[in-house]
Amino acid sequence: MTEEKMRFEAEVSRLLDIVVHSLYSNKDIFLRELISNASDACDKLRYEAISNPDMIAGDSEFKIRLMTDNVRNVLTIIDNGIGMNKADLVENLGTIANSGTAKFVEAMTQAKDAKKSVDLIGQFGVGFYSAFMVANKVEVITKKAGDSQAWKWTSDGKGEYTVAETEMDGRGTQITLHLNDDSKDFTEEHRLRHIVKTYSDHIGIPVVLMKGDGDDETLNEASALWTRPKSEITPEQYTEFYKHSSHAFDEPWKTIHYQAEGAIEYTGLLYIPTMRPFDLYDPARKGHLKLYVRKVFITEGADELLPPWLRFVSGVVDSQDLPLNVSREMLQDHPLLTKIKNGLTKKLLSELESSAKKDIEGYNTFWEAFGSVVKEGLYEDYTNRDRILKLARFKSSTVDGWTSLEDYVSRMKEGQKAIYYISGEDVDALRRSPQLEGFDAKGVEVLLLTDPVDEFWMPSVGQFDEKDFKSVTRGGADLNDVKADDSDADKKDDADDKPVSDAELDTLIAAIKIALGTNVKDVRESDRLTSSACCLIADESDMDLRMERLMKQHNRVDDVSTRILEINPKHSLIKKLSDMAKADAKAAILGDAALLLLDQARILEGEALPDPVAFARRLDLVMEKGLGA
Ligand SMILES: Nc1ncnc2c1ncn2[C@@H]1O[C@H](COP(=O)(O)OP(=O)(O)OP(=O)(O)O)[C@@H](O)[C@H]1O
Repeated sequence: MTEEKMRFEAEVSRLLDIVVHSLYSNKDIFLRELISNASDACDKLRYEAISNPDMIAGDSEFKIRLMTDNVRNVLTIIDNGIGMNKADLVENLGTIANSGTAKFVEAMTQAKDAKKSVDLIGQFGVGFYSAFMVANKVEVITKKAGDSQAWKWTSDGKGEYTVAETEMDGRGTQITLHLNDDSKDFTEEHRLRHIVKTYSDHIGIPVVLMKGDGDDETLNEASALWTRPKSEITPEQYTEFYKHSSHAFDEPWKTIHYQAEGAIEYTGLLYIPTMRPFDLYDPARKGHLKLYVRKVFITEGADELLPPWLRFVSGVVDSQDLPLNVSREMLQDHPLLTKIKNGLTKKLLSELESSAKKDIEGYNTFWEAFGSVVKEGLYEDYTNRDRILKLARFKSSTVDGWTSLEDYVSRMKEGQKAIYYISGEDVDALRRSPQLEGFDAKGVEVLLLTDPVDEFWMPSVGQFDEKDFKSVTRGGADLNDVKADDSDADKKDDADDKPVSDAELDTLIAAIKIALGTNVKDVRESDRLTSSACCLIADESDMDLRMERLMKQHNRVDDVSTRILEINPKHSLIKKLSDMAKADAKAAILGDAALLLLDQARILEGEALPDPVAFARRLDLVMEKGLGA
């Protein structure tokens, strides 16, 4: 028998080193991982056998068996699942295939201290390789369903493994663990019974403890968890199933277990996580919900099952009505599946709606994690747009935490016609935007949008409750129509606050326009500024200022439009400039001041200056004059 020696991929060696040397206190999880792999292998074969029943002929009862030998200190886990051929072995047990595990190695490399590493192992679970927590040698004997050749994989977890041809009755995988000195008690029956009950009770396949006397004992419930009555399932079992089926390590925020009856029948066991799955922002936008047909696993993460904006939902849907021989390809456009998808979406929407009312804090935390993904539904899921819009939460200029649009509307001022918003990269910077000053002064609330997805849905949604969304960086501010509260800052102007007269302002504006030329689209008096001298806005017909910039960053527009410069006639600098313009509209300093005002507005906007050298020169000049005066 020829034996081939191979080296683990560098990442695996690193992982094994961590696993073997960690003093992780909960070693029990190795069994959970191996049983979970065995159960996945049975699920895979069950699916293959739908179109090719010969694959399981003569051995159609799936089973996971545990065999112990407390003389040789050996524990063996045997399944009659799909098995592996040589290429599978090298691919699966020589590299890190699972992206969660890859992330784990990355996190471990960063976590230098031992305590952190231990916590991380507990959270992630490291799949097959966790066997090396308890074993100093692992042998895998496996035969792929339909093949005649079996293979043996052996390793002591120290950088190398061997693969050789071997003999095996039937198909499947046997994993033999030669237990290390600290782990000998994993041959004890009561220990195994306890571990299987704790971690693997929900597995739909029997986990059987083989006893010498032939009186074998099934250790788990062995019925798929979702098929059991809710009253018989403990919260711990629900959580364990979530972790198993979603490869997750957080606690689910919501567990929704229900039976849809009527025109279509299916069972849903849906989980909404508390933490974002690793791949939430992957371009593939793949989901995690598994589809079963009468307890047979069909596929995972199909778009046909849940819309991408709900891709963070995991769990299981088991249909009574779909044909068992439905292939993954046939799922597309299957009318029954479309109905299930609509049913699931409605169910999740109503769960979210009720949580948003009853558990405000929990809902806000959910929104913090998943809001940016849910908002994708605003432009992709026209049917549910209004419900999603009501579920959406926003940061705003006048309230702390999150607010809904309904609450925003209830706080709108007399005369306020639109729902105002401003978009940018972070809430704090947005709060300081000059464009907000006039709104703040009148107590008018402005939504602060910071998710890139906002640039997509905002233009396509346009309205809520018949009120237009309007950017405060665009067009006229319409603040004159809004009635100020008594308490608001917009009281009668005192002497100092008196604006420049209209005629004087016109002269100044004309002088600035000449100085700025085509650098601006227009120069206007502002009613949105109170303390800043100037700001930039976009024309009514142009895109929102910040959205346009974001789109430019993402190469979605070639160039940004020319802006409008607004000046604040109550500002002392503008008053001084106006006096100057009145005396000599052609004074050279006016031209420099106009260009400085424009650059200042650009800086406030977070935009790059087209000519920083000229800016510095002008600033020097003006400062020198100021200091000399
Ligand atoms: N008992 C088994 N039968 C068939 N294939 C197996 C078995 N155990 C492991 N494998 C194969 O080896 C791969 C790697 O297993 P491993 O446990 O490391 O990762 P995983 O199962 O993909 O992820 P995780 O364990 O984190 O859920 C599996 O994806 C599977 O293809």
